[in-house]
Amino acid sequence: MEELVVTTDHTSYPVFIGEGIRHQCSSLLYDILKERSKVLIITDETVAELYADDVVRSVSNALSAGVCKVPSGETSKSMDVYHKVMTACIQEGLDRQSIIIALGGGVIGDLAGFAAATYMRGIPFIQMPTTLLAQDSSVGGKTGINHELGKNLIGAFHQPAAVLYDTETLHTLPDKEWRSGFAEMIKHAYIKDPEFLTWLKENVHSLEDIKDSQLLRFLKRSIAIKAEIVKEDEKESGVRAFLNFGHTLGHAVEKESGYGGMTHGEAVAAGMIFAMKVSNRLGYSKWDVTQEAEWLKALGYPIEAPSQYSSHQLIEVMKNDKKASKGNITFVLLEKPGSPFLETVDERTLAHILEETKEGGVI
Ligand SMILES: NC(=O)c1ccc[n+]([C@@H]2O[C@H](COP(=O)([O-])OP(=O)(O)OC[C@H]3O[C@@H](n4cnc5c(N)ncnc54)[C@H](O)[C@@H]3O)[C@@H](O)[C@H]2O)c1
Ligand SMILES: O=C(O)C(=O)C[C@@H](O)[C@H](O)[C@H](O)COP(=O)(O)O
Ligand SMILES: [Zn+2]
Repeated sequence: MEELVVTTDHTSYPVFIGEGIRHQCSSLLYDILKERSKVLIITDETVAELYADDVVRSVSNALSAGVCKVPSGETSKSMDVYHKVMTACIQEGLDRQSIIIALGGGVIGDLAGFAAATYMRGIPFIQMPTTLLAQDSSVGGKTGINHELGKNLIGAFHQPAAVLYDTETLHTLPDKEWRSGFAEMIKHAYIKDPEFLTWLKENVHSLEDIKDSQLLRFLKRSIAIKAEIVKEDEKESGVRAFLNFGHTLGHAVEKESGYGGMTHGEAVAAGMIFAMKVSNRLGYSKWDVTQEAEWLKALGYPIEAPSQYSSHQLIEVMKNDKKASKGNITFVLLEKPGSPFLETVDERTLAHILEETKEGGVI
C-alpha cells in the first residue's frame, strides 16, 4: 500500500492507495471512525452491487453503518437527488458526530461531499474512489451538484478526512470510464509536468496501456500533482484554476449533452484541444494541434464532439462558468506543457474557432 498526504492551510489528510484496501477500513480509518456515532455510505446502484457489502462489513467492526443508494451517472448530481440524500441522512438518524463515506466515482464524491458539507452545517466525510477519474475528484475538497443552467454551479469546498483508494475496484470499470479518467491525468501532465506528459505520450497508445502494471506509478504522480496544487491554493484564488484546463468548453459540452451524454473526461479532452487552438489563435503558442489531437483520437476520445452543438449556445453556457467575470469568458491557456495561464477570450474569437471546428479545420 502507498500513502500520500494532502496538506492545506486548514487541514491535512492521508490518501491510501492499494489493492483490496476496502477490506481494511476499520484499521486504516480507525482514528477517524473511533470518534464517530454512525456512518452513512453514499454510493450509486452499480457500485453498491459490487462493493457496498464489503465496505459495510469492513467498517462495521468500528461502528454501525447505513447505505444510501442513488442512480448511477451524472444525472445524480442534481437538486432532486441531493434532496433525497438529505432525507436519508435525517431518516438514518445522522447527528453531528456522524460521518459520511462517499463510495463511488466523481459523481458520488461530489454529491456525498456536498451532502457532508451542508448536513447540519457540515459533518466529516471520507472519499472511497472507485473510478480512475476519481484520482482527481477525490482529492482537493471541491464538492457540488449541477444546475440545468451549468455544471457544478452549486457547491462548497469541504476537504475529506481521508481518501481510501482501492485500486482493485478499477478492475470492473468499463473502458469508457478508463478513458474518461485518463483525460484528467493527461490534464495534470499538460499543466504541471512536461516530463510526465512525454512519458505518457511515449507509453500510452491504447486503453490496455492505461490499465497495465505501470498504473500505480502514474496514479500516484497524478494525485501528487493535484495535491501540490491544492496545497498552494486550496480555494482557487490562483494556481488552482489551472486544474480547469479543458473545462471551460468541456463543462459547456457536458451541459449541452444533457449531463451524461458525454463523460466528463471525454468533454475535457475535447476542451483541452480547443484551448490549444485558442492559445495558438491569440498568438501565445505554436501547438501542433493536429498532432496533439491524433494522440487523443487514437485513444478513442471524440475530439470533434463540440461541433455537434450550436456555437452560440456553447458560448452562452460558458458565460456561466465560475471563472467568468462580468460576463467575460476566461480560459486556461497553455503556452507549452507546464506553462498554463488565465486569459479572457472574446466571444468572436471563440465563435470563429468553434465554427472552424465544425468545418473540420484545425489551426
Ligand atoms: N471535485 C472534483 O475535484 C472533480 C474533479 C474531476 C471531476 N469531477 C466530477 O466527477 C464526475 C465524473 O466522475 P466519474 O467519471 O468517476 O463518474 P461516475 O461517478 O458517474 O462513474 C462513472 C460510471 O462508472 C460506474 N462505476 C464507478 N465505479 C465503478 C467500478 N469500480 N466498477 C464498475 N463501474 C463503476 C458508475 O456507476 C458510473 O456509471 C463529474 O461530475 C465531474 O464534474 C469532480
Ligand atoms: O479540483 C479542481 O480545482 C478542478 O478544477 C478539478 C476538475 O477536474 C474538476 O472537474 C472540477 O470539479 C471542476 O471545477 P469547477 O470549479 O470548474 O466546477
Ligand atoms: Zn474535471
